Amino acid sequence: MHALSAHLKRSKGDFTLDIKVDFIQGITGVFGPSGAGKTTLMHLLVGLENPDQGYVKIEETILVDTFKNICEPTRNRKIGYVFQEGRLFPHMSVRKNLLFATKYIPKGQQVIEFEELVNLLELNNLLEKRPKQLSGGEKQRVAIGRALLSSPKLLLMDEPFSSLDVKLRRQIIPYLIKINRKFNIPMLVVSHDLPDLLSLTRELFLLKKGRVVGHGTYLDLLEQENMFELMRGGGLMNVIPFKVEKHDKKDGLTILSNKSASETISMEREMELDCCQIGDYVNLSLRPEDIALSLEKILNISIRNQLPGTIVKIIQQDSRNYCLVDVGFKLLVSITHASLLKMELAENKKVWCLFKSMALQTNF
Ligand SMILES: Nc1ncnc2c1ncn2[C@@H]1O[C@H](COP(=O)(O)OP(=O)(O)OP(=O)(O)O)[C@@H](O)[C@H]1O
Repeated sequence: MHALSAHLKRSKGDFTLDIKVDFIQGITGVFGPSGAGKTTLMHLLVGLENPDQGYVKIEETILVDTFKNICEPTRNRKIGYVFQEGRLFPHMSVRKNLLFATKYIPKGQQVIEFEELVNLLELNNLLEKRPKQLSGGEKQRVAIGRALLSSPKLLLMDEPFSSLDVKLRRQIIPYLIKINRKFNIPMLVVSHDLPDLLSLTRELFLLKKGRVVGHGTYLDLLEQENMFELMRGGGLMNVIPFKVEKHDKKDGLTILSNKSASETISMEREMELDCCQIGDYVNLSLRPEDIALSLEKILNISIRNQLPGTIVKIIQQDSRNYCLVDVGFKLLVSITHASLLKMELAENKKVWCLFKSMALQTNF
């Protein structure tokens, strides 16, 4: 059963949106450049705009069907919506902002209890504060909490990171993952920043000029040339799942493994992160520009990570060239045209991917 199933058409001036989306559980990203129709899609789903034609179904409940003249008002849709800038009521305390969301929920139908949510999002010390006394990340946490207290069947988030700096982004991401796992609420997250989205999910819808032009996992989409061009505009990134094996105190390194890779990987141990305990699984990001290719393993070099692999695809875009290398998992590597020619790189050629321990970054 699909968590969400929708096909919506809407024209505004020169812009026409014609989008079909359906997905099951988990977190799904919606990526597209400015003006692609991301916010319009969110508004149509939540009921802030009405389609010219189409339907919206959550599980088996029809919320909108223009052919049957069905159009449930926003408050009956059971869709939580977190706006770009949070949008809390400025004259109310955090507690009142949160409780406002429960207003339309009949007694006994509350899926998430107030206390449980406050603990999960660590809002205890903020309850009596007003929104203007909160940081950007705290406001965003309250906005997410308020959306969840409305007991939604689907949570929509429109650029939830856009007003947050890198540190605050890293704080919010684990909360979102925790919520998704604990309450099993499917989420649709919109962003024009690909690395942000990839830290939450690899399941993407790609939007362009009011249409879905791609749907699938990030790596599958990367292999399609027209998708690659679109995603490049949002910032390409490798996001790799690792298991934390051990901390090497003497060398200041954390040793990681990936079940498909032949070698362990070392990362500079930047901090005592909760998510970096031995046995934990972490997603780490690695910029395509921070990986070098070599035709053999290089001894006596300060670059610690050297992974053997095979080039599965070469992507040439304008003056930029990329190799997709299978090292057990797939790595996207940026390379100059001169190196491509000099090293005679081609699909199926064996190479080594080299990157420094410092190049691996924790997403959260
Ligand atoms: N009221 C309106 N009248 C006419 N055109 C509109 C109106 N509102 C939005 N548009 C157009 O609809 C298109 C989609 O806008 P939308 O805000 O959904 O895009 P977006 O992908 O969310 O962009 P961004 O990332 O910049 O927020 C844009 O081309 C915009 O100019």
